[in-house]
Amino acid sequence: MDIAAYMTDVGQQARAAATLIARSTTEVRNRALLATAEALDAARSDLAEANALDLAGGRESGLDAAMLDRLELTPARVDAMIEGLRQVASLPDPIGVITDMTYRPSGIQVGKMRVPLGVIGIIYESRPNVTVEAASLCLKSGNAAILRGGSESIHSNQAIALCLARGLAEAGLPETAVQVVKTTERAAVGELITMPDYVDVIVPRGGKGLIERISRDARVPVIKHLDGVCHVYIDSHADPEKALSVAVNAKTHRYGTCNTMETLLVDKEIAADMLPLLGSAFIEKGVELRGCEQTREVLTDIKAATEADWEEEYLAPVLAIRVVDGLDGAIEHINRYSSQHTDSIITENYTRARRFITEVDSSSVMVNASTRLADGFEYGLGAEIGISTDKIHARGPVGLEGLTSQKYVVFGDGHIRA
Ligand SMILES: NC(=O)C1=CN([C@@H]2O[C@H](COP(=O)(O)OP(=O)(O)OC[C@H]3O[C@@H](n4cnc5c(N)ncnc54)[C@H](OP(=O)(O)O)[C@@H]3O)[C@@H](O)[C@H]2O)C=CC1
Ligand SMILES: N[C@@H](CCC(=O)OP(=O)(O)O)C(=O)O
Repeated sequence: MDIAAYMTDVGQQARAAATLIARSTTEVRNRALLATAEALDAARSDLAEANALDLAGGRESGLDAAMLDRLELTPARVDAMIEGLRQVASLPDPIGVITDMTYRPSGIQVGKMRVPLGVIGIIYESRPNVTVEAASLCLKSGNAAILRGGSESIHSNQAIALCLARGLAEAGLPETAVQVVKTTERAAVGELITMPDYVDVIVPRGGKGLIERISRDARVPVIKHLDGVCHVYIDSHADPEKALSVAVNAKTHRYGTCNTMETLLVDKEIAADMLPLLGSAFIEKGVELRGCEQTREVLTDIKAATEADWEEEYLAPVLAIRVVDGLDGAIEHINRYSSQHTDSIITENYTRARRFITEVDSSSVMVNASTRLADGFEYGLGAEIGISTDKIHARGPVGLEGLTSQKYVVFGDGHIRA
């Protein structure tokens, strides 16, 4: 395959489709979403077959349990994709909404109209349900999408692409409004991120290697969705029961997600009391613990953490634990090692909670809540493209609004500038 020619074709088709999608009505876009839901429901056995191929390939190439879990399309996950499409269809359409209208002294009225971004290129991990979520949010927000999922999920993604094409066709929209890249060659990523004529924004969801390449090579604006080195800090004013339950959930609810806690920080004032409780809870769940020197004075059997552990996103049943010198120590550690994704404090002390949320510079800062809750659905956005670790344009879980921009609209009646 001539990758450059293929991607140019994909880009040109997406640009042409973006114009049609942007001016389609809410009803037509919702019809496409609901028809895609029906197409997925009808294609369950094809999806299962395609996914079995991917899973077999994944096992052969030695994917770990967390990666295989992401890759798998169980019947329940297909149900969730269908339900997700219906939910996105039921969300209010952000496009065309005019806000902030004001009369200016000159007599003109000035306001802002919400508009699509255009063509959105998304590069993401081998998690096929993301194909549906990303497509549905792009479509609902009037954008065309070029989707490049992880290579391990190619068969599942192509099976999903057929359902998306059916849904779009049923609503009379161009099938090229959502294109799932047909090749796993990384050269296609290189093309996608250097086509400013055809692509308006790139959303890379992934780890450090992906981001390094995007930061080096992209010639299209980027909204980064990076790794999650997320922290829970247990303050000396924490309720021990809440602390235990939040810490266990943040680590063990799902190991492979970007909002999973990777480092637990414990205030030195309560370390002797809390660490044994935490230690037994994690060991019972099969989590390998790596601790700082002070942690190992209490949990004597665990491995020593090294400097590299504070920067590590394990995506696995491994947890680093560090005893810190109160809130100052916690904030210092987090602002040094966190990937600015999601960090949480457990405390009953209002003043400390306020300081934590003010001074920790991450896309979500939480009080007495599990980092696993950093999620578009949980935040009420309906779904999410991912969690932006960028500060410009969109930060944190990105839903419909993050895929739009605003333009000024001005109403005059023959007004001229004096
Ligand atoms: N903030 C967020 O919303 C999210 C963040 N993540 C993060 O993603 C990571 C885990 O996913 P994982 O699958 O390991 O991520 P990877 O970064 O390995 O892969 C993600 C995607 O990027 C592609 N890719 C990776 N490196 C390159 C490169 N150098 N050039 C071109 N394409 C590349 C992969 O393609 P290929 O298949 O060819 O490897 C895949 O499509 C974790 O760090 C996790 O936190 C995950 C989901 C959401
Ligand atoms: N929103 C997700 C987390 C973000 C995400 O997609 O993470 P990942 O499993 O790394 O692809 C969730 O809470 O399941």
